[in-house]
Amino acid sequence: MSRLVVVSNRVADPRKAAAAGGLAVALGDALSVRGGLWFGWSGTVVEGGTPGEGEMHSQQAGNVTLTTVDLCREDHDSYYLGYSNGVLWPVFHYRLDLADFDAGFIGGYRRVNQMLAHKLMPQLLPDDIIWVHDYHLIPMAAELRAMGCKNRIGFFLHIPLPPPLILAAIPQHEWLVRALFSYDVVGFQSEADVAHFSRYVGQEVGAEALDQHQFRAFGRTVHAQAFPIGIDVDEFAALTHGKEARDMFESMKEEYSRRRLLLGVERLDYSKGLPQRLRTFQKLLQKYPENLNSATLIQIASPSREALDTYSGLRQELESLCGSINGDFGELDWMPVRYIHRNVARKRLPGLYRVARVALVTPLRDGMNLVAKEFIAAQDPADPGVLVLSRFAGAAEQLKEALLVNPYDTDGTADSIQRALQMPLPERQARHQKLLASIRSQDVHWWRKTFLDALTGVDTSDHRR
Ligand SMILES: O=P(O)(O)OC[C@H]1O[C@H](O[C@H]2O[C@H](CO)[C@@H](O)[C@H](O)[C@H]2O)[C@H](O)[C@@H](O)[C@@H]1O
Ligand SMILES: O=c1ccn([C@@H]2O[C@H](COP(=O)(O)OP(=O)(O)O)[C@@H](O)[C@H]2O)c(=O)[nH]1
Repeated sequence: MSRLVVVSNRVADPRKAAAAGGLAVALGDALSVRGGLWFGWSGTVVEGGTPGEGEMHSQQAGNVTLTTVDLCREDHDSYYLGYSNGVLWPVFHYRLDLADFDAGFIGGYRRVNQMLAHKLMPQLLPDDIIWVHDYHLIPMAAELRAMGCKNRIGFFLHIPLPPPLILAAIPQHEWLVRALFSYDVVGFQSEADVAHFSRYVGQEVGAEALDQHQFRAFGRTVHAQAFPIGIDVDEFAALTHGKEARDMFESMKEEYSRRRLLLGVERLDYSKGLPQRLRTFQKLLQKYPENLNSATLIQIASPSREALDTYSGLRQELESLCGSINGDFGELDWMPVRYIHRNVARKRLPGLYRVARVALVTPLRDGMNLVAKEFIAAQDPADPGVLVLSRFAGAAEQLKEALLVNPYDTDGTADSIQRALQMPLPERQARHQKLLASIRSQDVHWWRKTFLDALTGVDTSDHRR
C-alpha cells in the first residue's frame, strides 16, 4: 500500500487528546489507522524570524511521523490570521461584512504555501498519496506541481464553499479556483458545496462538466465530490464509558435530574451563531415561563483566534448577553446561563452530552459540525436527548431526524427548543435510532476510505505528462 502523506495547517499527536477543532480530531483518527506522514505548521510563532523561513521538526508518534515547521511572526500574521482567517474564513462562511481584504495578506499566504511545499517535496516518495486539507493550503498542489511533483494529490475543504457571486468577492478568486485544478480530487463536506463549485466553474471559468463529478478547465480535469466527514462512533461511545466522562456525568446528573439541561459546545466563532442562540434562549424563557427556575443553558465557548478583532468583539458581546439574561431571569438558587470560556477536554465532553436533554447546534454556517455527531454517539439509547440542529450546518444534509431550525428565526427556534424539551420518550428514541444509524454508516473510517478510494481510482494522466 502506498504511504499516506497528510498536509494540514494544524498537526496534533494522534495519541494525545486533540485540541478543540474537528479537523485535528478527524485527521488523527484517519492517520493512526493507516500510518504515514503528517506535515504542517508546528503551532510555534517565532518573534523576529525571517519571512519564508522556518525551522523543521520531526518526531515519531506510533506509526505516524509528525513533521512540522515553525512560522515567523510576519508569516503567521499574514498567512494564518490575515488571508486564511481574515479573508477566506469569513467569505467562505458567507460573511463578506467581516472580511478584511488587506492587499498585504496574499503575499504571506503564497509565501508560506511555497515554503511548506519546498520543505515537503524532498520528503516525498514517488508513490506517496498526498492528502491536503483546508483553506489555508489551497495552492499547495500548484506549488508542488511547479517543482515537478507527479504524485496523486487530493484536497478536502472542511469549511463551506459559498455561492459563486460570494466567492467572486475575493480579489484572487480565479487564482484560488485555478489552484484547485492542480489536484486530482477535490472533496467537499456537502452536496450544497459541490453545487456551488459546479456553478462557479461553469459560470466564471467556462469549465466543461464531463460527468457528475469530472470538471475540465485550465487544461486539466478535476474530480469534485461530497465526502461528509464523520466521527469514530465506537471510539466516542467508549470515551462515554471512560472515567473522565463518567465523573462528569455523575457530578452533573443529580442537579439536572431536577432541572433541564440545554448544552452548546463550540469554539468561540461568529460562524457558530452564539449571540443568536442566547437571544433564542432568552425568548424561550419569556415565551414559555414554565422553564424559569428549571431550564439551564451550559455554553462552552472555547477560545479561538483571539488576535483577530472580530473574535474579541464577539467575546464581549456574548459576555454581555449572558450577564443580562442571568440578571433579568436568575434567582438566588438558579442561574439560567452557565458560560465557560475555556476548552473542555474532549474526554470529559461525552459525560456532559449524556446529561443534556437538548443539544443546541445552531451555527449560521458550518462546514460539517462534529459536535452534533458526538452528541448523538454519547446518548443513552433508552433515554436519549434531542438534537436541535441548524439547517445551515453541513451535518443537516445527513441528520434529518434532528429538529432542524433556522438560527436567524429566534421565535421559531425557541418553539423548536420547547418541542425538544417536551418530546415524548418514544419519539426521542425513534429519532435517536435513525440518527445513530446515519452517523454509523458514514463515520470517519468511511470518510477516509471513500476519499482515498476516489483519489487512487481517478485518471491522473494530466499530472503525469
Ligand atoms: O485551527 P483553528 O484556527 O484553531 O480552528 C479549528 C478548526 O476549525 C475548522 O474546522 C472545520 O472542520 C471540521 C471537521 O471537518 C468541521 O466539522 C467544521 O465544520 C469546520 O469548521 C477549520 O476548518 C479547521 O481547519 C481548523 O483547524
Ligand atoms: O471545549 C471544547 C470544544 C470543542 N471540542 C472539540 O472540538 C471539535 C469541534 O469540531 P466541530 O467540527 O464541531 O467544529 P470546528 O471547531 O472544527 O469548527 C469537536 O471534536 C469537539 O469535541 C473540545 O474538545 N473541547
